[in-house]
Amino acid sequence: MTAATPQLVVHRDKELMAQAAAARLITRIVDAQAARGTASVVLTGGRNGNALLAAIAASPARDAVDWGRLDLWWGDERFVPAADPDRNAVQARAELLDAVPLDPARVHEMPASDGVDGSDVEAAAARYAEELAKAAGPGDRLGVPAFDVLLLGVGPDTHVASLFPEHPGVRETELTVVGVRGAPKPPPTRVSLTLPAIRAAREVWLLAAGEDKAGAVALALSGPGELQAPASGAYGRSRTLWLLDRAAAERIPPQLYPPASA
Ligand SMILES: O=C(O)[C@H](O)[C@@H](O)[C@H](O)[C@H](O)COP(=O)(O)O
Repeated sequence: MTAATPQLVVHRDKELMAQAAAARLITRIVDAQAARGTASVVLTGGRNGNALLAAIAASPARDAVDWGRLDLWWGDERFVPAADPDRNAVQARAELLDAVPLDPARVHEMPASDGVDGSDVEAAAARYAEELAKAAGPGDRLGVPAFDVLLLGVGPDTHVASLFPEHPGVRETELTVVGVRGAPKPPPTRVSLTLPAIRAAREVWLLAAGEDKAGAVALALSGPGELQAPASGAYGRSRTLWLLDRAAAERIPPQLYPPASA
């Protein structure tokens, strides 16, 4: 089994999945801080990512994290004004970030459409790529830090971040961040990490819950290729974890589950 081989963890329902993922993430951050002093996590938008943040906010164990020594990044962002409630960062602040003592200099939000680049989403993407490159160490691949954990919600069409099936962003091999236009999920204009940037993470955790995700999960795990199923191209350097509820796991081919025992 390689690091790219997904490990599947199936929970009873989406509430338990969010709580277990929150416990797992708190532990991972605490371990990384114990080992290296700091930790870095890439957040995702979407309901499951938000539920995970809310579960951390509700957990007494959240006080075990040294929030001032945590770097936060985003895997994608809806390219709307900074205060727009549609922004992944605005939602993340409401669910958790406003409630914990983060160091603002370590909270790396993606640019908004009313920022210095105005509506130029490619310039905004390039600006975020520069910010990542500044944070990357000499040994880090591609000018992207080796994130401890990178979270991704999986869409019903197998998209991750704002990389949609057959769209230009999913074909990107050079850039670490792209501007996305014409996204099938609203809003149409977005900023997204690319698959090579995602794969610089130590651990990639994909989240999917609900029966409307069952087809996407089964498809992505059956290996049609990342152009057709972007989620299948999202894996980490040391671990790739799919955190699911039973409904989302329902259609996984039996030979793929449980892969850990294979
Ligand atoms: O902008 C967004 O919404 C996301 O970044 C997107 O990639 C999301 O994570 C998936 O669509 C899953 O969303 P749900 O968890 O809501 O199904």
